Amino acid sequence: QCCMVKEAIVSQAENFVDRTSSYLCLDGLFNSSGEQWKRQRRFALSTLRSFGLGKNSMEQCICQELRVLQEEIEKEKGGLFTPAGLFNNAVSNIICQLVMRKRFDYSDHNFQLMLKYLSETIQLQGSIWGLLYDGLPGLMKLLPGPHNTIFSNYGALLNFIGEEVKRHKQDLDHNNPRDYIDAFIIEMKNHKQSDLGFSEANLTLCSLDLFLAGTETTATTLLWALVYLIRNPDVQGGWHEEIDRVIGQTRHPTMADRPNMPYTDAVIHEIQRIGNIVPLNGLREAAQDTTLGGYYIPKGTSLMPMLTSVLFDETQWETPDTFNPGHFLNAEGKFVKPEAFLPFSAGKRVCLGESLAKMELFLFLVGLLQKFSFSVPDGVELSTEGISGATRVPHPFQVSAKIR
Ligand code: HEM
Repeated sequence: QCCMVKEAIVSQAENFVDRTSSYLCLDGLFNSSGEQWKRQRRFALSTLRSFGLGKNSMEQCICQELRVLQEEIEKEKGGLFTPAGLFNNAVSNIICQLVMRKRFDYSDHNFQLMLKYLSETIQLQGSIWGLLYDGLPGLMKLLPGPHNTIFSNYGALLNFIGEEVKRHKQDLDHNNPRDYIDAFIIEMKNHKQSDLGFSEANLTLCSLDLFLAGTETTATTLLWALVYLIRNPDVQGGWHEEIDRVIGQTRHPTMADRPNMPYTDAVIHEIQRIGNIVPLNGLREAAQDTTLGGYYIPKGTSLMPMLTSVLFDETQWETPDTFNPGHFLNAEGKFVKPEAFLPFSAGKRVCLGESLAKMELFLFLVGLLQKFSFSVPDGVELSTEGISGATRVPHPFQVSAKIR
Protein backbone atom coordinates (compact mmCIF):
# COMPACT_ATOMS: atom_id res chain seq x y z
CA GLN A 1 0.00 0.00 0.00
CA CYS A 2 2.85 2.30 0.92
CA CYS A 3 4.44 1.82 -2.49
CA MET A 4 1.09 2.38 -4.19
CA VAL A 5 0.55 5.72 -2.49
CA LYS A 6 4.01 6.91 -3.44
CA GLU A 7 3.66 5.57 -6.97
CA ALA A 8 0.29 7.27 -7.44
CA ILE A 9 1.47 10.66 -6.28
CA VAL A 10 5.07 10.65 -7.49
CA SER A 11 6.26 8.25 -10.17
CA GLN A 12 2.92 7.73 -11.90
CA ALA A 13 1.67 11.27 -11.32
CA GLU A 14 1.15 11.85 -15.05
CA ASN A 15 -1.43 9.05 -15.09
CA PHE A 16 -3.59 10.82 -12.52
CA VAL A 17 -5.28 14.19 -12.57
CA ASP A 18 -6.65 16.12 -9.60
CA ARG A 19 -10.38 15.72 -9.05
CA THR A 20 -11.80 18.96 -7.83
CA SER A 21 -14.26 19.09 -4.96
CA SER A 22 -17.80 20.19 -5.78
CA TYR A 23 -18.02 22.73 -2.99
CA LEU A 24 -18.90 26.17 -4.30
CA CYS A 25 -17.17 25.27 -7.60
CA LEU A 26 -14.13 26.98 -6.12
CA ASP A 27 -10.95 27.62 -8.04
CA GLY A 28 -8.41 28.87 -5.52
CA LEU A 29 -5.25 26.83 -5.08
CA PHE A 30 -6.69 23.59 -3.79
CA ASN A 31 -9.33 23.08 -6.41
CA SER A 32 -7.80 24.42 -9.59
CA SER A 33 -5.98 22.17 -12.02
CA GLY A 34 -4.02 22.38 -15.27
CA GLU A 35 -2.43 25.64 -16.40
CA GLN A 36 -4.31 27.79 -13.91
CA TRP A 37 -3.14 25.72 -10.93
CA LYS A 38 0.45 25.76 -12.24
CA ARG A 39 0.45 29.53 -12.62
CA GLN A 40 -1.26 30.16 -9.28
CA ARG A 41 1.01 27.78 -7.41
CA ARG A 42 4.13 29.40 -8.91
CA PHE A 43 2.78 32.86 -8.12
CA ALA A 44 1.89 31.93 -4.52
CA LEU A 45 5.29 30.35 -3.86
CA SER A 46 7.37 33.16 -5.33
CA THR A 47 5.23 35.84 -3.67
CA LEU A 48 5.31 34.23 -0.24
CA ARG A 49 9.08 33.79 -0.61
CA SER A 50 9.51 37.44 -1.46
CA PHE A 51 7.68 38.30 1.78
CA GLY A 52 9.86 36.03 3.89
CA LEU A 53 8.80 32.40 3.46
CA GLY A 54 11.82 30.27 4.40
CA LYS A 55 13.89 33.33 5.31
CA ASN A 56 15.38 34.81 8.45
CA SER A 57 12.63 37.45 8.68
CA MET A 58 10.05 34.67 8.97
CA GLU A 59 11.99 33.17 11.85
CA GLN A 60 11.84 36.50 13.67
CA CYS A 61 8.13 36.81 13.00
CA ILE A 62 7.49 33.35 14.47
CA CYS A 63 9.65 34.11 17.53
CA GLN A 64 7.72 37.34 18.17
CA GLU A 65 4.47 35.38 18.06
CA LEU A 66 6.03 32.75 20.32
CA ARG A 67 6.71 35.42 22.95
CA VAL A 68 3.06 36.53 22.87
CA LEU A 69 1.91 32.93 23.15
CA GLN A 70 4.24 32.26 26.09
CA GLU A 71 2.94 35.37 27.88
CA GLU A 72 -0.63 34.30 27.30
CA ILE A 73 0.06 30.84 28.74
CA GLU A 74 1.91 32.38 31.70
CA LYS A 75 -1.26 34.32 32.55
CA GLU A 76 -2.88 30.97 33.37
CA LYS A 77 -0.47 30.69 36.35
CA GLY A 78 -0.18 26.92 36.09
CA GLY A 79 -3.98 26.41 36.14
CA LEU A 80 -5.91 24.36 33.59
CA PHE A 81 -6.56 25.99 30.21
CA THR A 82 -7.71 24.95 26.74
CA PRO A 83 -4.78 25.25 24.32
CA ALA A 84 -6.71 24.84 21.05
CA GLY A 85 -7.86 28.45 20.60
CA LEU A 86 -4.47 29.92 21.55
CA PHE A 87 -2.54 27.63 19.22
CA ASN A 88 -4.95 28.31 16.34
CA ASN A 89 -4.59 32.06 16.82
CA ALA A 90 -0.78 32.00 17.15
CA VAL A 91 -0.27 29.80 14.08
CA SER A 92 -2.82 31.68 12.01
CA ASN A 93 -1.07 34.97 12.74
CA ILE A 94 1.99 33.72 10.83
CA ILE A 95 0.17 33.05 7.55
CA CYS A 96 -1.91 36.23 8.08
CA GLN A 97 1.34 38.25 8.18
CA LEU A 98 2.26 36.87 4.76
CA VAL A 99 -1.17 37.12 3.18
CA MET A 100 -2.53 40.36 4.72
CA ARG A 101 0.39 41.73 6.73
CA LYS A 102 -1.38 41.74 10.03
CA ARG A 103 -1.79 39.69 13.16
CA PHE A 104 -4.86 39.40 15.36
CA ASP A 105 -4.98 39.70 19.16
CA TYR A 106 -5.98 36.61 21.06
CA SER A 107 -8.93 38.60 22.40
CA ASP A 108 -10.27 39.56 18.95
CA HIS A 109 -13.73 37.96 19.03
CA ASN A 110 -14.43 38.31 15.33
CA PHE A 111 -11.14 36.59 14.46
CA GLN A 112 -11.87 33.83 17.00
CA LEU A 113 -15.20 33.31 15.25
CA MET A 114 -13.43 33.00 11.86
CA LEU A 115 -11.07 30.40 13.34
CA LYS A 116 -14.06 28.50 14.71
CA TYR A 117 -15.76 28.51 11.28
CA LEU A 118 -12.52 27.34 9.72
CA SER A 119 -12.11 24.33 12.04
CA GLU A 120 -15.80 23.42 11.78
CA THR A 121 -15.72 23.58 7.98
CA ILE A 122 -12.61 21.42 7.68
CA GLN A 123 -14.18 18.81 9.95
CA LEU A 124 -17.50 18.83 8.07
CA GLN A 125 -15.86 18.67 4.65
CA GLY A 126 -14.08 15.45 5.60
CA SER A 127 -17.14 13.96 7.34
CA ILE A 128 -19.66 11.64 5.72
CA TRP A 129 -21.80 14.72 4.92
CA GLY A 130 -18.98 16.34 2.99
CA LEU A 131 -18.22 13.14 1.12
CA LEU A 132 -21.90 12.62 0.26
CA TYR A 133 -22.07 16.16 -1.08
CA ASP A 134 -18.94 15.65 -3.17
CA GLY A 135 -20.43 12.46 -4.65
CA LEU A 136 -24.01 13.65 -5.17
CA PRO A 137 -24.00 17.47 -5.20
CA GLY A 138 -27.27 17.75 -7.19
CA LEU A 139 -29.25 15.69 -4.67
CA MET A 140 -27.51 16.92 -1.50
CA LYS A 141 -28.15 20.56 -2.45
CA LEU A 142 -31.86 19.87 -1.97
CA LEU A 143 -31.52 18.11 1.39
CA PRO A 144 -31.17 19.59 4.86
CA GLY A 145 -28.17 18.48 6.93
CA PRO A 146 -24.88 19.63 8.45
CA HIS A 147 -23.31 19.98 4.97
CA ASN A 148 -25.28 23.23 4.61
CA THR A 149 -23.23 24.74 7.46
CA ILE A 150 -20.20 24.51 5.16
CA PHE A 151 -21.81 27.01 2.80
CA SER A 152 -22.70 29.50 5.52
CA ASN A 153 -19.22 29.20 7.07
CA TYR A 154 -17.52 29.69 3.71
CA GLY A 155 -19.75 32.71 3.16
CA ALA A 156 -18.54 34.31 6.41
CA LEU A 157 -14.90 33.44 5.73
CA LEU A 158 -15.00 34.78 2.17
CA ASN A 159 -16.59 37.95 3.50
CA PHE A 160 -13.81 38.33 6.08
CA ILE A 161 -11.10 37.99 3.40
CA GLY A 162 -13.14 40.17 0.99
CA GLU A 163 -13.08 43.01 3.55
CA GLU A 164 -9.28 42.72 3.72
CA VAL A 165 -9.07 42.88 -0.08
CA LYS A 166 -11.23 46.02 -0.04
CA ARG A 167 -8.96 47.66 2.55
CA HIS A 168 -5.87 46.70 0.54
CA LYS A 169 -7.28 48.29 -2.61
CA GLN A 170 -7.86 51.55 -0.76
CA ASP A 171 -4.24 52.10 0.28
CA LEU A 172 -2.29 50.05 -2.25
CA ASP A 173 1.08 51.44 -3.34
CA HIS A 174 1.88 49.77 -6.68
CA ASN A 175 5.59 50.20 -6.13
CA ASN A 176 5.62 48.74 -2.65
CA PRO A 177 3.47 45.64 -2.29
CA ARG A 178 3.14 44.71 1.38
CA ASP A 179 1.86 41.15 1.14
CA TYR A 180 0.26 38.43 -1.02
CA ILE A 181 -3.00 40.37 -1.46
CA ASP A 182 -1.18 43.50 -2.72
CA ALA A 183 0.99 41.43 -5.07
CA PHE A 184 -2.09 39.65 -6.46
CA ILE A 185 -3.93 42.94 -7.11
CA ILE A 186 -0.88 44.27 -8.97
CA GLU A 187 -0.63 41.02 -10.96
CA MET A 188 -4.34 41.32 -11.87
CA LYS A 189 -3.53 44.58 -13.66
CA ASN A 190 -0.87 42.80 -15.75
CA HIS A 191 -3.31 40.21 -17.01
CA LYS A 192 -6.01 40.82 -19.54
CA GLN A 193 -9.40 39.92 -18.08
CA SER A 194 -9.10 37.03 -15.65
CA ASP A 195 -6.82 34.61 -17.49
CA LEU A 196 -5.03 32.01 -15.37
CA GLY A 197 -7.10 32.89 -12.36
CA PHE A 198 -6.00 36.49 -11.80
CA SER A 199 -9.47 37.77 -10.93
CA GLU A 200 -10.75 39.38 -7.77
CA ALA A 201 -12.96 36.38 -6.98
CA ASN A 202 -9.97 34.09 -7.24
CA LEU A 203 -7.83 36.41 -5.12
CA THR A 204 -10.31 35.91 -2.28
CA LEU A 205 -10.38 32.15 -2.81
CA CYS A 206 -6.59 31.74 -2.99
CA SER A 207 -6.13 33.89 0.11
CA LEU A 208 -8.71 31.79 1.91
CA ASP A 209 -6.91 28.60 0.84
CA LEU A 210 -3.64 29.89 2.27
CA PHE A 211 -5.33 31.05 5.48
CA LEU A 212 -7.05 27.67 5.85
CA ALA A 213 -4.09 25.47 4.90
CA GLY A 214 -1.66 27.56 6.93
CA THR A 215 -3.69 27.42 10.14
CA GLU A 216 -5.48 24.18 10.88
CA THR A 217 -2.77 21.61 10.08
CA THR A 218 0.05 23.22 12.03
CA ALA A 219 -2.10 24.18 15.02
CA THR A 220 -3.45 20.62 15.16
CA THR A 221 0.10 19.24 15.13
CA LEU A 222 0.91 21.42 18.17
CA LEU A 223 -2.12 19.97 19.97
CA TRP A 224 -1.06 16.39 19.20
CA ALA A 225 2.39 17.30 20.52
CA LEU A 226 0.87 18.15 23.92
CA VAL A 227 -1.19 14.95 23.93
CA TYR A 228 1.82 12.71 23.26
CA LEU A 229 4.25 14.60 25.50
CA ILE A 230 1.87 14.49 28.45
CA ARG A 231 1.21 10.79 27.90
CA ASN A 232 4.97 10.15 27.64
CA PRO A 233 6.66 12.17 30.42
CA ASP A 234 10.01 10.45 29.73
CA VAL A 235 9.97 11.92 26.20
CA GLN A 236 9.02 15.36 27.54
CA GLY A 237 11.89 15.06 30.05
CA GLY A 238 14.37 14.01 27.35
CA TRP A 239 13.29 16.95 25.21
CA HIS A 240 13.69 19.41 28.13
CA GLU A 241 17.17 18.03 28.71
CA GLU A 242 18.24 18.55 25.08
CA ILE A 243 16.83 22.10 25.02
CA ASP A 244 18.65 23.03 28.25
CA ARG A 245 21.91 21.57 26.98
CA VAL A 246 21.84 23.09 23.47
CA ILE A 247 19.96 26.39 23.91
CA GLY A 248 19.70 26.97 27.66
CA GLN A 249 16.95 28.95 29.36
CA THR A 250 17.66 32.51 28.31
CA ARG A 251 17.87 32.86 24.55
CA HIS A 252 15.19 32.06 21.98
CA PRO A 253 15.55 29.02 19.71
CA THR A 254 16.70 29.60 16.12
CA MET A 255 16.65 27.30 13.11
CA ALA A 256 20.44 27.09 13.36
CA ASP A 257 19.91 25.03 16.56
CA ARG A 258 18.07 22.31 14.70
CA PRO A 259 21.06 20.28 13.41
CA ASN A 260 22.34 20.11 17.00
CA MET A 261 19.03 18.74 18.32
CA PRO A 262 18.46 15.25 16.86
CA TYR A 263 16.12 14.19 19.68
CA THR A 264 13.93 17.26 19.13
CA ASP A 265 13.83 16.55 15.41
CA ALA A 266 12.93 12.92 16.04
CA VAL A 267 10.13 13.77 18.49
CA ILE A 268 8.58 16.35 16.14
CA HIS A 269 8.64 13.88 13.24
CA GLU A 270 7.16 11.13 15.40
CA ILE A 271 4.35 13.48 16.51
CA GLN A 272 3.58 14.17 12.85
CA ARG A 273 3.69 10.48 11.97
CA ILE A 274 1.48 9.17 14.73
CA GLY A 275 -0.73 12.29 14.81
CA ASN A 276 -1.59 11.51 11.17
CA ILE A 277 -3.01 14.99 10.73
CA VAL A 278 -4.00 14.75 7.05
CA PRO A 279 -5.08 11.11 6.72
CA LEU A 280 -6.59 11.46 3.24
CA ASN A 281 -5.19 13.38 0.33
CA GLY A 282 -7.28 15.17 -2.26
CA LEU A 283 -9.07 12.96 -4.79
CA ARG A 284 -7.14 11.94 -7.90
CA GLU A 285 -8.64 10.50 -11.09
CA ALA A 286 -6.95 8.08 -13.51
CA ALA A 287 -6.27 10.08 -16.68
CA GLN A 288 -5.70 6.84 -18.64
CA ASP A 289 -5.90 3.07 -18.09
CA THR A 290 -3.18 2.39 -15.54
CA THR A 291 -1.67 -0.47 -13.53
CA LEU A 292 -0.74 0.46 -9.99
CA GLY A 293 0.79 -1.98 -7.47
CA GLY A 294 -0.49 -4.86 -9.63
CA TYR A 295 -4.08 -3.50 -9.75
CA TYR A 296 -5.68 -2.48 -13.03
CA ILE A 297 -7.27 0.97 -12.75
CA PRO A 298 -9.46 1.99 -15.70
CA LYS A 299 -9.42 5.59 -16.96
CA GLY A 300 -11.84 7.80 -15.00
CA THR A 301 -11.56 5.88 -11.70
CA SER A 302 -11.37 8.14 -8.64
CA LEU A 303 -8.70 7.35 -6.07
CA MET A 304 -7.97 8.77 -2.68
CA PRO A 305 -4.29 8.24 -1.81
CA MET A 306 -4.38 7.49 1.93
CA LEU A 307 -1.34 8.96 3.62
CA THR A 308 -2.41 6.95 6.70
CA SER A 309 -1.43 3.71 5.04
CA VAL A 310 2.12 4.99 4.58
CA LEU A 311 2.44 6.23 8.15
CA PHE A 312 1.16 2.98 9.70
CA ASP A 313 2.67 0.43 7.32
CA GLU A 314 4.22 -2.23 9.58
CA THR A 315 6.80 -3.13 6.93
CA GLN A 316 8.17 0.42 7.19
CA TRP A 317 8.12 1.16 10.93
CA GLU A 318 9.41 -0.84 13.87
CA THR A 319 6.35 -0.16 16.06
CA PRO A 320 3.82 1.60 13.82
CA ASP A 321 1.09 1.96 16.45
CA THR A 322 3.33 3.14 19.29
CA PHE A 323 4.67 6.63 19.94
CA ASN A 324 8.38 6.02 19.47
CA PRO A 325 10.82 8.84 18.55
CA GLY A 326 13.33 6.02 17.90
CA HIS A 327 11.69 5.65 14.48
CA PHE A 328 13.71 8.71 13.49
CA LEU A 329 17.02 7.97 15.28
CA ASN A 330 19.81 5.64 14.22
CA ALA A 331 21.98 3.55 16.54
CA GLU A 332 24.29 6.53 17.14
CA GLY A 333 21.37 8.77 18.14
CA LYS A 334 21.55 10.75 14.88
CA PHE A 335 18.36 11.95 13.18
CA VAL A 336 17.24 9.87 10.17
CA LYS A 337 14.13 10.26 8.01
CA PRO A 338 12.66 7.04 6.59
CA GLU A 339 11.25 7.33 3.05
CA ALA A 340 7.81 6.33 4.25
CA PHE A 341 7.44 9.60 6.17
CA LEU A 342 5.01 11.56 3.96
CA PRO A 343 2.82 13.86 6.09
CA PHE A 344 3.16 16.67 3.53
CA SER A 345 2.40 14.28 0.67
CA ALA A 346 4.78 14.24 -2.32
CA GLY A 347 4.91 14.97 -6.03
CA LYS A 348 3.79 18.08 -7.85
CA ARG A 349 1.01 18.89 -5.39
CA VAL A 350 3.18 18.43 -2.33
CA CYS A 351 2.26 20.84 0.49
CA LEU A 352 3.15 24.36 -0.58
CA GLY A 353 3.80 25.42 3.02
CA GLU A 354 6.07 22.52 4.05
CA SER A 355 9.10 24.68 4.85
CA LEU A 356 6.98 27.19 6.76
CA ALA A 357 5.22 24.44 8.71
CA LYS A 358 8.55 22.84 9.69
CA MET A 359 9.91 26.17 10.88
CA GLU A 360 6.76 26.87 12.90
CA LEU A 361 6.69 23.42 14.48
CA PHE A 362 10.34 23.65 15.52
CA LEU A 363 10.27 27.20 16.90
CA PHE A 364 6.87 27.03 18.59
CA LEU A 365 7.44 23.62 20.18
CA VAL A 366 11.01 24.25 21.32
CA GLY A 367 10.00 27.68 22.67
CA LEU A 368 7.05 26.22 24.60
CA LEU A 369 9.06 23.32 26.02
CA GLN A 370 11.92 25.64 26.94
CA LYS A 371 9.57 27.63 29.13
CA PHE A 372 6.98 25.14 30.41
CA SER A 373 6.31 21.60 31.63
CA PHE A 374 2.93 20.42 30.46
CA SER A 375 0.70 18.06 32.43
CA VAL A 376 -2.88 17.06 33.26
CA PRO A 377 -4.30 16.39 36.74
CA ASP A 378 -3.73 12.92 38.25
CA GLY A 379 -6.25 10.42 36.97
CA VAL A 380 -6.89 12.26 33.68
CA GLU A 381 -5.72 10.49 30.51
CA LEU A 382 -5.65 12.35 27.21
CA SER A 383 -7.16 10.36 24.39
CA THR A 384 -5.21 9.54 21.23
CA GLU A 385 -8.47 8.82 19.38
CA GLY A 386 -8.77 11.69 16.95
CA ILE A 387 -11.86 13.23 15.39
CA SER A 388 -11.49 12.68 11.66
CA GLY A 389 -12.59 15.23 9.11
CA ALA A 390 -10.35 16.59 6.35
CA THR A 391 -7.81 16.77 9.19
CA ARG A 392 -7.56 14.51 12.24
CA VAL A 393 -7.80 16.55 15.44
CA PRO A 394 -7.59 15.51 19.12
CA HIS A 395 -10.73 15.60 21.26
CA PRO A 396 -10.92 18.96 23.10
CA PHE A 397 -8.70 18.90 26.20
CA GLN A 398 -7.24 21.08 28.95
CA VAL A 399 -3.69 21.13 30.25
CA SER A 400 -1.67 23.00 32.82
CA ALA A 401 1.67 24.61 32.02
CA LYS A 402 4.12 25.05 34.90
CA ILE A 403 7.01 27.46 34.37
CA ARG A 404 10.30 25.56 34.48
C1 HEM B 1 2.04 20.44 9.77
C2 HEM B 1 1.51 21.23 8.88
C3 HEM B 1 1.04 20.84 7.50
C4 HEM B 1 0.72 19.60 6.98
C5 HEM B 1 0.78 18.25 7.68
C6 HEM B 1 0.29 19.82 5.60
C7 HEM B 1 -0.08 18.81 4.73
C8 HEM B 1 -0.51 19.02 3.44
C9 HEM B 1 -0.96 17.97 2.54
C10 HEM B 1 -0.99 16.47 2.86
C11 HEM B 1 -1.34 18.56 1.38
C12 HEM B 1 -1.96 17.86 0.15
C13 HEM B 1 -0.90 17.53 -0.87
C14 HEM B 1 -1.46 16.72 -2.05
O1 HEM B 1 -2.58 16.99 -2.50
O2 HEM B 1 -0.75 15.81 -2.51
C15 HEM B 1 -1.14 19.99 1.53
C16 HEM B 1 -1.41 20.93 0.56
C17 HEM B 1 -1.24 22.28 0.72
N1 HEM B 1 -0.71 22.93 1.81
FE1 HEM B 1 -0.07 22.05 3.53
N2 HEM B 1 0.35 21.16 5.33
C18 HEM B 1 0.81 21.82 6.45
C19 HEM B 1 1.02 23.18 6.59
C20 HEM B 1 0.82 24.13 5.61
C21 HEM B 1 1.10 25.54 5.74
C22 HEM B 1 1.72 26.23 6.98
C23 HEM B 1 0.72 26.14 4.59
C24 HEM B 1 0.85 27.62 4.32
C25 HEM B 1 1.23 28.16 3.23
C26 HEM B 1 0.21 25.10 3.70
C27 HEM B 1 -0.29 25.29 2.42
C28 HEM B 1 -0.73 24.28 1.57
C29 HEM B 1 -1.30 24.53 0.26
C30 HEM B 1 -1.54 25.90 -0.39
C31 HEM B 1 -1.61 23.28 -0.29
C32 HEM B 1 -2.22 22.99 -1.67
C33 HEM B 1 -1.07 22.81 -2.65
C34 HEM B 1 -1.53 22.53 -4.08
O3 HEM B 1 -2.61 21.94 -4.26
O4 HEM B 1 -0.78 22.86 -5.00
N3 HEM B 1 0.29 23.90 4.36
N4 HEM B 1 -0.63 20.25 2.78
